[in-house]
Amino acid sequence: MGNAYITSQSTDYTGSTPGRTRFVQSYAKINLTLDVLGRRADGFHELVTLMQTLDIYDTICVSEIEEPRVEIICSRPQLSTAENLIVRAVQAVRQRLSLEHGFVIEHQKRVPVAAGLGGGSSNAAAALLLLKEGWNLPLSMTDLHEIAAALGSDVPFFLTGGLALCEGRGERITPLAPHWPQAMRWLILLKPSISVSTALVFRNLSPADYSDGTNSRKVQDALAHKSNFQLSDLHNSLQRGVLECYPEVAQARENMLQAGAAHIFLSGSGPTLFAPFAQLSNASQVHQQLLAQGYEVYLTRAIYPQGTEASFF
Ligand SMILES: C[C@@](CO)(OP(=O)(O)O)[C@H](O)COP(=O)(O)OP(=O)(O)OC[C@H]1O[C@@H](n2ccc(N)nc2=O)[C@H](O)[C@@H]1O
Ligand SMILES: Nc1ncnc2c1ncn2[C@@H]1O[C@H](COP(=O)(O)OP(=O)(O)O)[C@@H](O)[C@H]1O
Repeated sequence: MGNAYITSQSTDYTGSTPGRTRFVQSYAKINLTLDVLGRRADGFHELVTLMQTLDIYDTICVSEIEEPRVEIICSRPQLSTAENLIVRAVQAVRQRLSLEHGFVIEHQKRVPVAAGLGGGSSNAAAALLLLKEGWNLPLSMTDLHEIAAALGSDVPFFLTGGLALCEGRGERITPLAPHWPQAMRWLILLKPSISVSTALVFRNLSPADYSDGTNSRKVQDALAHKSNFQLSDLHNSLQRGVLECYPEVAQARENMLQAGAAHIFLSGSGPTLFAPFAQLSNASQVHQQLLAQGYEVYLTRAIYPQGTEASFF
């Protein structure tokens, strides 16, 4: 299946209603490259972006109940609401299939929120896959894709995860072979302690930030042919504006450079920055230094939720 590892058990939730319970892991992503081609008539921006899932994940547990309602308990209480994208995904499925029974969701949040790591989008996609497979619901992948795209531009990517080229609003997905450069075997992620609005970051773009997509396609080609991969080819059209508008992000970038990271990039609309490393020893030193400075930092790697392993070059 896609961006998810599902496990199951029978349970008696709250001791009253026996029903099925399923767990799923929901992975974060980075944008290796992100080219903004221009603004569309519908207000969204046309993108070409290479996305990759990472070994940082939330755990979601869904239990069926007889009552016709959807309830969520999140480890971050501010996400225990009907606005949580998991609830919105589950409600979309209930409405589409006219399901009478409901669900109780437990959501252990680990992926940083509003970080450019796609946490909420990943949660929504994982919930859709979990319902389809765990409850054998009559939903095709085309149905799931349609529901996913209505929930958010990034959600369709997470139905397959791994490495993919995403175009249009982000919802046109081309999964790519899991080829990965040795130079990026390890990744350091630093999440500055500010929130960034994706909509505002797009609004602050200037036409000079637009590109024709060449950066993403060049990297896609290098990965496909396992050749000519240059870290300096990674590019994010949103980075200039974020570094200019948010001094905390620019400062964090400086501190990552000082700590020994040679290449640093913004993921999505930020504020998370990532730095690739070939060797764990180097990544680990930088990780420790940034932790000592009080930053929220993660040492992680690319992951393929379908269980495949990358072939490194
Ligand atoms: C920037 C990216 C890059 O992967 O990720 P994040 O930084 O959010 O993780 C995505 O395009 C975000 O996808 P997602 O978070 O699903 O965005 P949506 O909910 O669809 O849109 C939020 C807002 O971002 C702007 N937006 C989003 C996507 C797009 N192609 N053009 C846009 O202009 C719009 O202003 C929209 O109202
Ligand atoms: N399940 C969820 N996880 C994270 N954020 C969520 C979720 N559901 C709704 N949101 C809202 O979506 C917004 C974007 O969060 P997130 O998906 O983490 O952003 P990003 O894609 O930038 O990493 C947040 O402001 C948050 O309130």
